[in-house]
Amino acid sequence: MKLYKGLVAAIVEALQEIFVKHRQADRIVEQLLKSNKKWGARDRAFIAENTYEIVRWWRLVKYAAEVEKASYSEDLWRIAGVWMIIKTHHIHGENFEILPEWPEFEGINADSVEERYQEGLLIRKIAQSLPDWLDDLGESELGSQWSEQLVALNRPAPIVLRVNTLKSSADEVKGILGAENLMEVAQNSNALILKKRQNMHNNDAFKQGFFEIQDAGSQMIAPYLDINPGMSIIDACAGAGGKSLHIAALLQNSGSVLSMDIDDPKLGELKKRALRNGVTNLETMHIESEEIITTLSETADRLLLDVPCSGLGVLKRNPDTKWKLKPDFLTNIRNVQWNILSTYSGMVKKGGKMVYATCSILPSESEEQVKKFMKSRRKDWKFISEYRTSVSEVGFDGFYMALLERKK
Ligand SMILES: C[S@@+](CC[C@H](N)C(=O)[O-])C[C@H]1O[C@@H](n2cnc3c(N)ncnc32)[C@H](O)[C@@H]1O
Repeated sequence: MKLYKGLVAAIVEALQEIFVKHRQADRIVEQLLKSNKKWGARDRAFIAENTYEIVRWWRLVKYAAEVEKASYSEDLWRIAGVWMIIKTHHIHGENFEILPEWPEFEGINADSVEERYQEGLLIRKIAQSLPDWLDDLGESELGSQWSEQLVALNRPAPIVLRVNTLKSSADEVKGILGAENLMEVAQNSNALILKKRQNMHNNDAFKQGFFEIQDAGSQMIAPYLDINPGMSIIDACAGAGGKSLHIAALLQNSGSVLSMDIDDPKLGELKKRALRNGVTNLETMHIESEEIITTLSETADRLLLDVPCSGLGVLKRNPDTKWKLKPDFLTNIRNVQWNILSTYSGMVKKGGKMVYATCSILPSESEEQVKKFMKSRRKDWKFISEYRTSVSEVGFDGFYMALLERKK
């Protein structure tokens, strides 16, 4: 593999932004790729993939590089160099690479890198690259399942498309993108996995709203609401609306979708997406205070609570979450989830249904919140079912969903 210094320099720059300035990895990579028009598709893929993989394997690479704190540019060059040595072995089981003799890589000894790498693989929190506290938490909540889940969560996520049935069909999308480039997800013919990673945002069919980019696990949540045409549906934590758009498509533009969130700019993004998707039955509402929730008491046939969470189910996609997440955030977010579940549930009509969903693998954010709700509201609510997507299945992030019915 021939290394180009300008491309490795770009990776080092990205690492600096992510780990020294604590910026969000996806935003940094996007900005960086826009900054140099001369990079071709392969250069861009090299920068993006290697940055994400170093972030994913940060602790292991630091261990192999014998770097304690990566604060300076020379530490980051060392980390990038060590990653280049171990990556083909780590990902494909091939031989360790030899580095070019650049001054930035001076002092990196391939034999000691290999030795430290093998040593690191013997300790789970180093081998799977995660902070001590998170490894302890995963073990305490998931026990023997934790190791297996970690392995799956450290695999890169493929790109999954959701065919927008308001504008197109799976056959049409396959015809446009080439059926040979796509793989259907079992039991959902409208979920198509791209066999080869590529940026779909500039694709004409995407711009025309024929499909959205949405993980296959996430695509299971809107149908879990048990939707019938003509229903009034509230998506109370709608964000930029991945699931609201799916709900609108399942309603075939009948009934109504009210998409709410405390973050107004996200709702602005949702409006643009709704336009592109040909959605005509959706309105947005910014939650400025909880009084709004009371005014909507008993108005929804269906309510989706896709609550804010740790994001530990989507580590494949956002590996920097491992380094950004803090124990205090988790304590706080569980309280927010509980408040949303206990207060917002009042918007469901008697006889209506609600889905509580998280993109977390932790029971404390998911099953346990629902159990606690059912314990205090058994008189008014009936538990119908719950489901977890499996992170080891190709195309699926780790989602939890529970369906509850408000008694008449
Ligand atoms: C998991 S994200 C939602 C993702 C979105 N449903 C989708 O499919 O793209 C959680 C959302 O909850 C919002 N949120 C946080 N606290 C909230 C609150 N108290 N009430 C309503 N929404 C809230 C966040 O702004 C965020 O957009």
